[in-house]
Amino acid sequence: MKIERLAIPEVVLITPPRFQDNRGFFSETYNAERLKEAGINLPFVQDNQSLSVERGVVRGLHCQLAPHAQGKLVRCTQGAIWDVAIDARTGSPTYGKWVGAELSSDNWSQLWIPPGFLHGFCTLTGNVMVQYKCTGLYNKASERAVKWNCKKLAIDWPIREDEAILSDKDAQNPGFDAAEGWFSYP
Ligand SMILES: Cc1cn([C@H]2C[C@H](O)[C@@H](COP(=O)(O)OP(=O)(O)O[C@H]3O[C@@H](C)C(=O)[C@@H](O)[C@H]3O)O2)c(=O)[nH]c1=O
Repeated sequence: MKIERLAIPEVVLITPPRFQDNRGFFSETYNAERLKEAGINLPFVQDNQSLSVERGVVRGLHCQLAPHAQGKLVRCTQGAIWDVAIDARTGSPTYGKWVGAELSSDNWSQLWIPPGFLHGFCTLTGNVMVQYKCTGLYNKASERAVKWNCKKLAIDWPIREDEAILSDKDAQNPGFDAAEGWFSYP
């Protein structure tokens, strides 16, 4: 299992091996012991899956406040996404900074996004299946979101703004200034 820390070192890119044979492949997509060795030691309590039909679908930037904050282990099992994590922990040396990675059914990589980060992705192909494990349960009242293309964050999205397909809810999201105080840096 390949473990890479990104420019924000709490965000980890994980690539499990795939064992190919004449039938196809086999892969351990989650192994608690290997993740623990990489410093990811929170119990997962919910698995999510979304289908995005078109290229250019943007979901995010989302989080849940404590005590319902969620760490997320994200992978793409069909098609490809550009996945982004934004540090929203007030007082963090990397507050307001983002890191991104392409996740696809081809590269088989997963992104670990710790609690205290905003998360979002855009689809790079049609018919995209995203699956992720969460360390907290869904709690509607604790949901918060930031505008995907907030100028203050300057996220380098691989799609044009006029290509983005958003939910009605995400089209109303505020800028990153709204996130001040949502999380604190330990
Ligand atoms: C997130 C979520 C949504 N829902 C419901 C609420 C709503 O009716 C429907 C669609 O919800 P949303 O529009 O929020 O789905 P979506 O925009 O895909 O939200 C997701 O985006 C990515 C980027 C994340 O990081 C996730 O944590 C989650 O926020 O599903 C649940 O029942 N459980 C959940 O955990």
